[in-house]
Amino acid sequence: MISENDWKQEQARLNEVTGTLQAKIAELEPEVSGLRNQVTDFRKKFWEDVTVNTSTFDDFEETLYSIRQQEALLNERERSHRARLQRYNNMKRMLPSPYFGRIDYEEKVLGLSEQIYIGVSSLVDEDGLSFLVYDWRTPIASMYYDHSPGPASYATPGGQIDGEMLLKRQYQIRDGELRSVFDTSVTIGDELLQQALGKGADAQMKSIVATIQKEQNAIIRDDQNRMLIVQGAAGSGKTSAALQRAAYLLYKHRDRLRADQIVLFSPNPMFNSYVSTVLPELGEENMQQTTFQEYLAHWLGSSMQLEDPFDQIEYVLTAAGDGSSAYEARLQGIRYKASESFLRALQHYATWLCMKGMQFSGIRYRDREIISAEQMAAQFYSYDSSIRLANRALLLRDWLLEQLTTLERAERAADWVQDDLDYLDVEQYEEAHKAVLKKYERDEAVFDFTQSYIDQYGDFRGTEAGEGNAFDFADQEEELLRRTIVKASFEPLRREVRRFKFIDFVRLYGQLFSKEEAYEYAEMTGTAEVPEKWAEICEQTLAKLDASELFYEDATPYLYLKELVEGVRTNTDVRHVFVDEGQDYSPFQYAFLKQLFPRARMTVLGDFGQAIFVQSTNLHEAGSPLARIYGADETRLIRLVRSYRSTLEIVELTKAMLPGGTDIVPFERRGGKPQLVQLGGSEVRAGRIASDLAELRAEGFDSIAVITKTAAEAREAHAALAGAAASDGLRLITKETLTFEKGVAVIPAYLAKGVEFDAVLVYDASAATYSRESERKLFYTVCTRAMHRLRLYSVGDVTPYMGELNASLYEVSGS
Ligand SMILES: Nc1ncnc2c1ncn2[C@@H]1O[C@H](COP(=O)(O)OP(=O)(O)OP(=O)(O)O)[C@@H](O)[C@H]1O
Repeated sequence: MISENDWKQEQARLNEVTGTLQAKIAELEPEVSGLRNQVTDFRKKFWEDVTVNTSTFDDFEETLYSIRQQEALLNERERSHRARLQRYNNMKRMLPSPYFGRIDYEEKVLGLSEQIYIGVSSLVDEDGLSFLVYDWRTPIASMYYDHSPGPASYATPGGQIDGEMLLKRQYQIRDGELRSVFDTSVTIGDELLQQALGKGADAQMKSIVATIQKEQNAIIRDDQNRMLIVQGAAGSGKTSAALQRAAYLLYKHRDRLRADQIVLFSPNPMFNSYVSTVLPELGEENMQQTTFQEYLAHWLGSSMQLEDPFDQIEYVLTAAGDGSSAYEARLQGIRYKASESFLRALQHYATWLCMKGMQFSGIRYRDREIISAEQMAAQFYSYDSSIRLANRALLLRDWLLEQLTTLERAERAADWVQDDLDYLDVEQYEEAHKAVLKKYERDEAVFDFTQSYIDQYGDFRGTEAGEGNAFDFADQEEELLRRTIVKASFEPLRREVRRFKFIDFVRLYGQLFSKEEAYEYAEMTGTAEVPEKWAEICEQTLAKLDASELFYEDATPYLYLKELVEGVRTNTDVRHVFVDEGQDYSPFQYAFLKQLFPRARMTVLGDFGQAIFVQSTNLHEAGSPLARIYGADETRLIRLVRSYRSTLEIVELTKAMLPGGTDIVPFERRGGKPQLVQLGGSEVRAGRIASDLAELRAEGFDSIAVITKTAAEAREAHAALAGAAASDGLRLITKETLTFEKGVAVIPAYLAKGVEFDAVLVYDASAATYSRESERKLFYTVCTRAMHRLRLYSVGDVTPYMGELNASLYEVSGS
């Protein structure tokens, strides 16, 4: 705590800042609401100021110009309105707690010293000359996170500034009131952090700007590397750092980076909701948030039924016990299809396809095939052998469109067209009549007619029968109507051709698995290295494809192959891709992401200790595929070893479960030891958990998770607990759950990734449920979700991950 005199001075300063904020808010208030009305008004009147006239080409151009002008004006006003609104909102957000830190800094060269107050946003004084509060993202504020009092420097665009930090102070200000002030000599006083971490879990993640740690600050401000990899222990603040990093980038590059140019890939939709409030809390718009699955489903469309990663892992976990060859084959398949070696195999396959093997679907029209797959293949392989696969596909597409045009012309004379003509209604005839009349009425109108005809029907060339012949209204009308009818019937075919539907991707991908002999596979892909159970993998993959379904592990390679053939679909607008839970993505998926976002930098955050999927990638080992993506020169790896989420006792237990876990450093926050409850039988489990839930609630914990191994077990647990009168606020979380809420959640392990709870009850920690080495990390992930309390229930032998630990790390009780 500080002296009474200092306190008074701080109080006075807080009053001054609050006064300035209030004055500025009051000043902006009418302007902001005025602006808002203006824009709505303007939108309403948009069309009043635009003259719409499309009768001639010039009129049309003028109309277009006038619309564009209106739009530009509106955009400009909206931009300026948005900027002012943001300033206004920032100040309102600052009012209850204008700043959280201060450093007194004396610059070496000029010898000037300044008091630098740091908050979520900057505030300048009335004359606009000096900063009352510095935004936490300003270069000077970085010293608050990186240094303790003493020599301190910071980087600016103009070079490094050196000097001396004379004081470092932290504040707790609530509702405009100074609650506490600490002077600190360490990097960041642990008091604030202690308080922040001691609180209960929230339904939404919170911003950590007041207590960012030095190593987290390095992640937040790294702006040099194309690839930033963060390997951090459970609860070390990876997600938090990622979100503050997004806010930092948006601030630093505010003139050229928009929030929608940052994409966050998260583990599941519920996680999206959990983290969605952090950026708005920091005064920034949210970045784009998605899951890889959502992305795949979007590009694959509805043609294939796509398995999701949760069904995949549910299978891996539940079928593990059967020890069947099919299970082993599936696992081998998952690993292989996730590998860089399969990626290279597909690249080779694309070259091979330039010589033979392409798979096409014939085009059918009115129950007959009008262009056959063989014709397409003949055309495709008639192109010069040097032309790449994707370019050939384009050439073939254009060729097919031409063929359709020819076929369409011929079709106009068909009998069915005459039948359709007979059933047209009067209006359609009248319209055709008018169009023909107009064509001949005015010479200059010919151009417009042609133009509008082209706009409407696409291919008028003035060379059709009737053109230049004796004028005959009836003929002309009929001709026009015939064209219209046939054109409409060909349109779906054209659309399909434009979308490359003439390529049979299912067979094309399936072909890779159709040759069970390794040498045939080697011919197509250039590699003879296939997993041991290759024949079974082939069988499984083809069976799925036959049912128009895709295993999750096939989805990315399938899409990748599609892109090799159709040409790569890239998103050049996105500048930053964040991948959370990065250990869950395969090397193949990373290569795909790189290709998808060619102009983006990547930030991958993960923990290999929580690698629960078969296809996981080790983020930090030497020679990690991740480091190869952009090369060592453009890659930086940061490790986080301090764990903030859980109490010291929980971290001590969980780190001991993990090979290599000794590096993990707990934050010094105490709670009770984890408890292992040895149940007399599984029939007493629900009753015991129900009474523990009641006890934990009485202690004030209102975010509790009962975590099961699988979704099937979660359903069972949910039913059992509801029956044991523990149903009050009990929520079953499934992969479809979109929001994260307080209360008691029954949740399968893999859906609890990334989130946290005041208390975690491990529904079944018996050896019967968790004993395979491959599931150790899953168990670790489950236990590390707990902030304050961890209880584990076991019938019979406890899981070896616990049994092998020093018994002093937990307490044992009976049921
Ligand atoms: N510097 C910090 N100040 C305050 N709280 C922090 C800090 N760093 C982390 N935390 C808190 O620690 C908890 C864990 O953080 P976060 O979820 O970001 O970790 P993580 O590394 O992504 O965890 P996991 O990999 O286990 O999902 C959160 O409650 C977060 O608010």
